[in-house]
Amino acid sequence: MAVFTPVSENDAHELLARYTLGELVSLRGITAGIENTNFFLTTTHGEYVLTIFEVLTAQQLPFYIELMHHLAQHHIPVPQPQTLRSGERLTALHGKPCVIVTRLGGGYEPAPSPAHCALAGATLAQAHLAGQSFEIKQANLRGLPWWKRTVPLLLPFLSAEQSELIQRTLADQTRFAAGSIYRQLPFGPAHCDLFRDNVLFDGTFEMPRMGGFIDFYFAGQDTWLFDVAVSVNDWCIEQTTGVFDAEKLNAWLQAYASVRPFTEAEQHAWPILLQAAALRFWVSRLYDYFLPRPAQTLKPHDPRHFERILRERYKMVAIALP
Ligand SMILES: Nc1ncnc2c1ncn2[C@@H]1O[C@H](COP(=O)(O)OP(=O)(O)O)[C@@H](O)[C@H]1O
Ligand SMILES: N[C@@H](CCOP(=O)(O)O)C(=O)O
Repeated sequence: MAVFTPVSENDAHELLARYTLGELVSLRGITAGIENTNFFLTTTHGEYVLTIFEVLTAQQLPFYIELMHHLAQHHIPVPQPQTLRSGERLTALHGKPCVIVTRLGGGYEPAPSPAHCALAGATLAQAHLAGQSFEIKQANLRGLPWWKRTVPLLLPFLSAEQSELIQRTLADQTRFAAGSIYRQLPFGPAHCDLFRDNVLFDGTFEMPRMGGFIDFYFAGQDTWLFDVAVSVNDWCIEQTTGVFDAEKLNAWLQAYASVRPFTEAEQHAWPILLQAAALRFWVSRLYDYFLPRPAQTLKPHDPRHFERILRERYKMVAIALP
């Protein structure tokens, strides 16, 4: 259950009066998700999603909201934030920042085929290219500085073996981020959480069509290859072992490269960025598991999944991009 902030019909009427989106027809809480409070909002003009931000601040939010707006303007399938009568796209409800975005069609695919992987890969490459002209800068708030701050808080909860692995990986990432290959990697706005539950598909399982990308609230400036690594670590694996499924991985990476070919520096960086992407979610899942937010009502995701993936990625030293 992810409705942390209740919204009454009166609240919704009052909120809609700030927009030109017609009259309220219905408002329904969305149970998926762990970060924000989300509602499906139907008005006489159409279908929208109302998101109330529980953690992110009004200072951090313009990056995400304007990035979605920018990508939508460049025909990338993402929710379009709606503009208030005041000209802004961010407002507040019960003292918390909120936004209304268009509701995308389709649903997420828990067991994606190579065709789903190819659609996701090609669309991510298009989003990266379209993001190049986006002017607001904000770092990935779950990047290396956050890992460095967070890992020491987790050590008391870890076994000796886990401590060794997490500290070794952090040291490897710190060294890599200070080196010349890292500086040559193309970067820009990146989604940074493009798991399969953040991509919606239309069509049939056999002939899927891209519905769009959602949940941009972990996005930030990062290397594009980190974004690819985060994605394939979720989309293209054997779920129980974390081992890559070669067919899905090829489909994903080929489709991405057909839009935005990988560079030589990216070839060199690929194994270590796969480790970075695994570390990122091992750390956040450990943090949510051992140090949960007071308001969080959901069962945290299993941290061991990303520990397994990280161990697997350390075995893959000679893996090539297309
Ligand atoms: N713009 C949208 N269009 C359609 N469905 C959406 C949209 N935004 C969110 N959803 C639905 O709401 C669910 C939770 O949203 P999400 O952004 O992942 O929440 P959280 O940030 O709390 O994890 C998604 O799984 C999806 O079903
Ligand atoms: N993808 C992350 C969790 C991020 O939460 P979300 O519900 O906002 O997508 C993970 O699997 O650890």
